[in-house]
Amino acid sequence: MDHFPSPYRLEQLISFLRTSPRRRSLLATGTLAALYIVLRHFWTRKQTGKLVTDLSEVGTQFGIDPRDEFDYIVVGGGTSGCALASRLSEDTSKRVLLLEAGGSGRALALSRTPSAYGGLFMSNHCFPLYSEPQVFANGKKKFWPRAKMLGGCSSMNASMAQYGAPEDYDEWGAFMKDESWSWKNFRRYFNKFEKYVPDPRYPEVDTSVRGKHGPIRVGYFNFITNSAKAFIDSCIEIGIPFTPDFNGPRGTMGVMTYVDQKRERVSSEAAYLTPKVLARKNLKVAIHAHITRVLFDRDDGELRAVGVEYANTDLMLKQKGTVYRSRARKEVIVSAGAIHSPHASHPGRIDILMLSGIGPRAHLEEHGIPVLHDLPSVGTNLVDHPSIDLNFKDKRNESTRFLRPQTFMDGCRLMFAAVRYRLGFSGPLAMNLGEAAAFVRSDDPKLLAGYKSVSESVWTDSTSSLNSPDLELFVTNFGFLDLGRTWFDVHTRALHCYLLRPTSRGEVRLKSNHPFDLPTVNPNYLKDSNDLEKLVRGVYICLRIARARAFEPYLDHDSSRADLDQGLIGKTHAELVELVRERVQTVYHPSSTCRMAPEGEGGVVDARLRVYGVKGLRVCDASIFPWIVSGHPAAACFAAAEKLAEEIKGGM
Ligand SMILES: Cc1cc2nc3c(=O)[nH]c(=O)nc-3n(C[C@H](O)[C@H](O)[C@H](O)COP(=O)(O)OP(=O)(O)OC[C@H]3O[C@@H](n4cnc5c(N)ncnc54)[C@H](O)[C@@H]3O)c2cc1C
Repeated sequence: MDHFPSPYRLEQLISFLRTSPRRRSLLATGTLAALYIVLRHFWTRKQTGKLVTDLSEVGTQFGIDPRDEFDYIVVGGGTSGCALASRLSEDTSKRVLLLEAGGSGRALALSRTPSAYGGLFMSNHCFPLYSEPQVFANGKKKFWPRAKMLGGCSSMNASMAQYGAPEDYDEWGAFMKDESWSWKNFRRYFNKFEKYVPDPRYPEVDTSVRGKHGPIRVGYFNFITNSAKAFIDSCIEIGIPFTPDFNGPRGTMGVMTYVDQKRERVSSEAAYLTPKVLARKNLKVAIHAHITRVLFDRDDGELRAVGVEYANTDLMLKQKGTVYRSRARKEVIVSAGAIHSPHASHPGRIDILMLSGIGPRAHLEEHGIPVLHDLPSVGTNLVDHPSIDLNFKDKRNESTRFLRPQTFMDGCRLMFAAVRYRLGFSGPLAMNLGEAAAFVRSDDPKLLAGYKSVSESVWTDSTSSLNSPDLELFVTNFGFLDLGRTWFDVHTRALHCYLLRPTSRGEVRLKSNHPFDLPTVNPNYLKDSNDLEKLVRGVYICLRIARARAFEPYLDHDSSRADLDQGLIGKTHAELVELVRERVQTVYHPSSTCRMAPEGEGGVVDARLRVYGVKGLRVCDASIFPWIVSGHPAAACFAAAEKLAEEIKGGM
């Protein structure tokens, strides 16, 4: 096991090397070599190669012949889309086209390096979304980054492989009256995508229930910070049991370090679009290909999806782009994520369901869009995991703050870490920035000892069972504000809590039918006062963890910094309520906007993910979740894609 803070020995090493001319020249040579290694790491572009068609180059040598017909067209090469296209094209008798609005995630060092994903948030590889002002959260707009690249959000996420509580899926199965979604059956697809890498530090894990041959490598971090270890010990101290495996049949409750991919990110693109898969003659993958709309025909009076229209948006913006059309003989499968599947995205005319004329009649008519099929629930039911960050002064000044260098020494530390990562794939760059977490219930009396609520506060159970959590608590080895866009100028450590089963619902809506308008996204954070109360309890539990003995050597509760949170301990319920309203933000897990549900109960797709009332059109991504999972959603996206691919191949 690796421990921080080796980069902090760097200062002593550098001072020592400066003490004689020979050592100084050694230092200079070492620095140049390190620089070379770091630059190579960041400049080497692992291209997916000419096997992928870049729409910017269509018309030159790699065009998609517009007369081409495909059996299946997958819209959106994200987490679910890459998995689907890869599995569907295993049947060599079927032609598959995968269209992705962004470029390759594998080509980006910021994506490949597990700790660097925050650097993508404000880049061209991200849709720069903001929520509507949050009426129940002090009227603030919230930043909502969504990935725009092959691999989708799996190319930019925190790599936390926790699959949700088994009972979450039992709830899906019961709701749909379809046992294929309940855990005892659906878990097969989690095993199918997973290649579990056993770790001698966790011999208790029952490997017989874990996947062995899937494309997604799942394992434990080889680098664990002191913050993570102190967090685990503090959780145990206040009564949260240690669990060796969040994804075993006993469920998710407890505390541990994350089961995760090792060292280098395993995105959906990296795992499912390997060079061997891309070499398949029956699979075509096009990047920088924005879907502008789904094309429909009438088949015996019924609406049928028959293809898609797409363009290279960058060229379209310069008004010299061509619009392409590809026909789907069998199906169009929309996998553009919980925001873009129901709606439209920026920058460019990206008309998926609503702008294609499928959605709530009154809303479409309001924007002058011809209604092809009135489906009131498209874009509704938006739900996200809301989160709160708490930042504390780091007593030992050994946080990983240098990942966003502010001083010359920080720069040296980053370079040292980059060299170490590059050479051995270890160290702080190989971690996901939040290596330990705890899953708990907000009604656990042990954890709420001493908690003083106010009489009007409400709490109703929104979990899928008494064995399922509604709060996740986790630690990061540095503090930040505003989703990491602002870092502190002192060493900090942070605790975070988020609500796993919120009951507030929002929506994705058209701002206008103008091709270059962003959609409006409104998660309605804290609309239901239950959500507010549960987050306040989460903050309270985090504060207890912060005061536990195991954290004592690491957190400075006597700091005088007004922008840090040592002063929260002892605050009243009303003060914590105000804190939650002020700080609540996304933890990047929107779902349920094309909900799988009976049509009369807010459904957009049925249990086979077919859009109600339209033939040849399915949706497969986080937008279909009937309820948000009480964990991390990427795994459910992989599993749903595996399931759908198998069913389509089996003729369902
Ligand atoms: C910063 C961050 C951290 C996260 N951390 C974790 C974590 O640790 N663990 C976890 O399990 N989950 C995590 N998540 C959430 C998880 O990654 C997502 O829920 C999941 O990846 C969503 O998958 P999807 O298939 O629904 O959509 P996405 O992966 O978002 O894929 C949608 C794809 O469609 C493309 N697209 C959109 N519109 C169009 C169009 N018009 N034409 C063509 N293509 C289009 C997009 O570019 C994108 O590639 C995180 C997410 C983020 C953003």
